[in-house]
Parts: sequence; structure tokens; C-alpha cells
Amino acid sequence: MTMLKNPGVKYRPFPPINLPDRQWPSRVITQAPRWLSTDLRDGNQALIDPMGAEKKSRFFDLLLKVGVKEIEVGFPASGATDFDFISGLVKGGRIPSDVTPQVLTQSRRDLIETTFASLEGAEKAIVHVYNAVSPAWRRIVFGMSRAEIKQIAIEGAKIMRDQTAKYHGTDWHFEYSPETFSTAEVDFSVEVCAAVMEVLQPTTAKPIIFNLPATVECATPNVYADQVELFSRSIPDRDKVVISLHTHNDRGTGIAACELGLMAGGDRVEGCLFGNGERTGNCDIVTVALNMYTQGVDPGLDFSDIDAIAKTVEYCNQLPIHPRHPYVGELVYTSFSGSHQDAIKKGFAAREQQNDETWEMPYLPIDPADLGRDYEAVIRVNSQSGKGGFAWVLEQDQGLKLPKKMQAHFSTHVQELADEVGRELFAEDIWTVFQKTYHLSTPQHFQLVDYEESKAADGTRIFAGKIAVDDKEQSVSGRGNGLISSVVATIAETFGVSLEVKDYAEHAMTAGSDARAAAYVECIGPDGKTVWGVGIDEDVATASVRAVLSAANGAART
Ligand SMILES: CC(=O)SCCNC(=O)CCNC(=O)[C@H](O)C(C)(C)COP(=O)(O)OP(=O)(O)OC[C@H]1O[C@@H](n2cnc3c(N)ncnc32)[C@H](O)[C@@H]1OP(=O)(O)O
Ligand SMILES: CC(C)C(=O)C(=O)O
Repeated sequence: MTMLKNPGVKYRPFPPINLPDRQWPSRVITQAPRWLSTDLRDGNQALIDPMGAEKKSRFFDLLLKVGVKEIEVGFPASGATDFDFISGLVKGGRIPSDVTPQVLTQSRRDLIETTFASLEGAEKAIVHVYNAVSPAWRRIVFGMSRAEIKQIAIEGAKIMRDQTAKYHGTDWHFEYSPETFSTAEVDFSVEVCAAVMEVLQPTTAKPIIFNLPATVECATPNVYADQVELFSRSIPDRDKVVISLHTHNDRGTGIAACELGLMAGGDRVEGCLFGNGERTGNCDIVTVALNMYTQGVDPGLDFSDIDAIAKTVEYCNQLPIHPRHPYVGELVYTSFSGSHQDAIKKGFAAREQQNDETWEMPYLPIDPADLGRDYEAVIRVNSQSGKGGFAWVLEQDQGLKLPKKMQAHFSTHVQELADEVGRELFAEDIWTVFQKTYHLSTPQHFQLVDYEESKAADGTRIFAGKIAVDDKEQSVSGRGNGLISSVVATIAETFGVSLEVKDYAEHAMTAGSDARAAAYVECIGPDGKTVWGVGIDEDVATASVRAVLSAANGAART
């Protein structure tokens, strides 16, 4: 089999929803929804190796730490692992009073009874019943008419109602999912949900949760939003209903569908951390929450240490998180390319001058520090990088702030190395080539041993000291208007290397515990070409002497 020339013979386009007066496109998300984590149920049921008690327990604790207040803790009727875990949470007093556990069951008497039994003794709980309602499932899976499908839901609701009488010490809440809502006729979903309402008699004080799953994502996200808005407008006694959104990601737009669904009237979001779940996953509630955060809306969930959260999730799911996954991936705050690096570097410099908190950073929609990330990995260097890249790395790693013109000079050396090695250049690679280029590592042709600076009667400066030439020490001296010019004169007179200083810069270094200074000189060498020198020392004057010798070493080499 190959891909079809005319896929239309096999696949049908999803019919649009007739809702010409749709309101959702002009709405904005201004507040956080209720969040329901289904990591321990929908996420868990999709794993190669479902979680055992230890992993479920760790995940549960993580969700509490993040601040999730409604947690679907499992499918108690699936077997002993889930049943025991859930009843262990209840009996072990592990559910804080502001957290509501939720459990899922098919709409079958034996399964519903087991489900209630697992929660015996709970202070409060949500029991969630589902059955599929869309045409393909009605025909293929159940072989039933609309009326028969509706009856499954009604029966399930009645059994739930009766079970609450048996376990009357618990504050019971109900959730019903017209599973496959996204591929069902909206009017039929409404009809089934209304029938469930008839049985369960929700109130405004104790509303029923209708979860509208895009069990399989089959259309563009605007279609899901239309479906949600139409449902929300059609369901009777809307004030007695909480609309929950439960999107999957088959077309890669599960998050978009959820967000548009919120604009369309959704009150609650179901999903998994980092989007684990059936097939392409459930809606990623971390991304939905942090998308809100970047719009200035408090999501009510705490991802301040996102890497620790990711580590636990990867451990429990035994699945890796993609390096480009929004907000959490290893590479999502990293730029390798030159123009991005240049803009980010300028962005951080501008931020230092800024006197408010507003985040306006080229290429970074969120401050990585808010999620516990540092700025080190924001820029990494390879053959696609520019000056901003290695300059950033040298500044972060060595505390060196290279003058702009020097960055251009050093750039060719970095580019050569990147092309030669064909991989990312790490901080130590850049530092090695920097030391080599500016003769900072020993042995050096001209090496400062010691020196003294004195002032002559005419106001000029005298440099007198020892310089080793290829390891042989020599006493030298020279005179100039300042320290730098006296060193330049010394080198010219003693070694015949004439340098003309064009520019000079110095700064205190920021990296490392000891206070050091860096000095940079731009010179014209004997051959008329530009040569740069760098000096690093605890004493700023000595750093400048070393910078001139560094330039002399460069000139001597050429
Ligand atoms: C979209 C979702 O994520 S739904 C959640 C899915 N999650 C899971 O299935 C994980 C846990 N499930 C399980 O462990 C098992 O499926 C169990 C223990 C619950 C049930 O197992 P089994 O009794 O073998 O039933 P199975 O799941 O295979 O379903 C088969 C029957 O249930 C019927 N059924 C399926 N879903 C439902 C439902 N929601 N309500 C009522 N009946 C249903 C099927 O039509 C089928 O009926 P048939 O035998 O008359 O053809
Ligand atoms: C049971 C329902 C909510 C579900 O998981 C789905 O339809 O994806």
C-alpha cells in the first residue's frame, strides 16, 4: 500500500458545524479553568507499562505539589492495582481536604459498583461514567441505535444515583462523558446528557460535570470550539452544568482545541502533564497553563521547578519528553543561530536598563527563570552561530565582555573551529581557541615576568621590568605618556615589534570568585594589519600590560 493519489476515495472531510452567530472567536481567556489531571487514568492506560503503586503514589504527590485540585486517580474496576491504590489513598488519609479524587468507569453495573467500593470512606469524590455516542461507535462497537446508546447512559446514571445511597458518608459528585463527542452529532450528545441530568438532578450548588471529549481529534480546532459553544448553548439548565474539555492530539492541535474550547464556554480542562495519553496524547495541561501565564493570567498551577517535575513524570511514565516540547524541552530556551543569539543578547542588555518587570525578549516568550531554568543554555554555539553566541558564552563562562570589534575578529576563529569539528562548541572549546588566538596560554613568545612603573620628572611614565622571550628572561625598559605607551615603546625598542594602539577597553570580570580585570587592546602591527591583545590579571594595570604583550605575541607570530 502507498499513499493514495486521491485520498478523497478513502477519507471524508469533517462536516463543519452550522453556527453562523458563533461568539467564541472574539472571546479572550482571562481566568484559569478548573484543572483535572488524568495522568493516573488516561495517561496511565496509554503506557507501555502502566504505573504500579509506587509510581502512582509519586505522581499523585507531584500533582499535589503542582497544585492540581481534581485528580482522576484511576479506573478502579480495571483491576487490583488501581483499586488498591485508590482505596489506599482514601484509607491512608492521603487526599488533602481541598483535593477531590475522580475515578472512571464504563456504564456497566458491576464496574460501577466496584468503582464506588474503591472510594469507600472518601470525604468527597467524583465518579465519572462514559459511553461512546458517535455514529461509528454506535454502529461498529455497540451495534446499537441512538435510543439504545442513550439508555446505556441513563442506566449508568441510575446505578450511580443508587450507589450514593449505599455510601452516604461521602460528598458525591458526578461526571458524565459522551465519549467520542468530537465525532458525534452535537444534538445527540445534548439529548443524552439531558437524559442523564433528568436522573441525577444536579443543582447550581452541586452541578453535574459534562465532559466533552475529542476522544479522537478529527477536525481543525475551530470545529471543536463550535461543538462546545453549540453544546453550551443547547444544554438545559446551563447553570447546573460544568463543561469540561478533554482533547486528544491526533492532528497535533489538542492544545489549540482546548484553548478555543475555553473561549467557547469550557469551565474545566482535563489533561496530562506534558501531554502523555492515548496515541498522540491528551491535552498538555502544562502548556495550556503556561500559555495563559504568558498572557498575564495566573493559571493557579505551580511549575516553578519544571525540570524536577519533568524528571518525575519521565520516571513514572517511562517515556521521554521531547527536547522541543513547549516550555520544558531541553532545547526550548536555546538558540544556536546567529541572528537569534544577537537579538537575545541585546534583549538581556536592554532588560538590565529597564525599570519594570515587563518581559519583552526577542525569541523567548517566557522568562526561563520563572520555571527554574537558568540563562546559561539560552545561547549555544555551533556553525550556525554568530558573534553574539560566543560572546555570550565567554561572558557567562569566563566573565569576559569582548569589545564589539574584537568579537568580529575572534568570530573567524570560532567559525573555523565549528566548521572543522562539525558539532556544537562547548564553553571549554571556545575558551581554548580564545586562549590560543590571543596567546593567553603558556608557553608564550613574549611573557611578562615582572615590572615596575614609575613617573619621570617630565611627567612621562617609565616601564621597567623583565620579559621572557621564549623562556629567556631579559631586562627591559621604555618610556611613554602612560603605562600602555611605555610598554609599546619598550617592545618596539627592545624587540623591534612596533605597535600602534588604536583602541583600549577594560572591565572587572564577573565570573569566578576572585576579583580580576580584563583589558583589551586593538593595535596596528608592523605589517599594517589589526592585531588584538587580551590581558587578564588581578590588577587592572597589569592586565593592560599583559594585553599589549598579547598583541605583541600576535604581531610576532604574523
Ligand atoms: C476513551 C477512553 O479512554 S475510555 C477508558 C478506557 N480505559 C480502559 O479501558 C482501561 C481500563 N479498562 C479495563 O481494564 C477493562 O476494559 C475493563 C476491566 C474495565 C472491562 O473489561 P472487559 O469486561 O473485558 O470489557 P471491555 O473493556 O473489553 O469492553 C467490552 C464490552 O463493554 C462494552 N463497553 C465498552 N465501553 C462501554 C461503556 N463505556 N459503557 C458500557 N459498555 C461498554 C463493549 O461494547 C463490550 O461489550 P460486548 O462485550 O457486549 O461487545
Ligand atoms: C472517557 C473519556 C473521557 C476519554 O478518556 C476520552 O474520550 O478520551
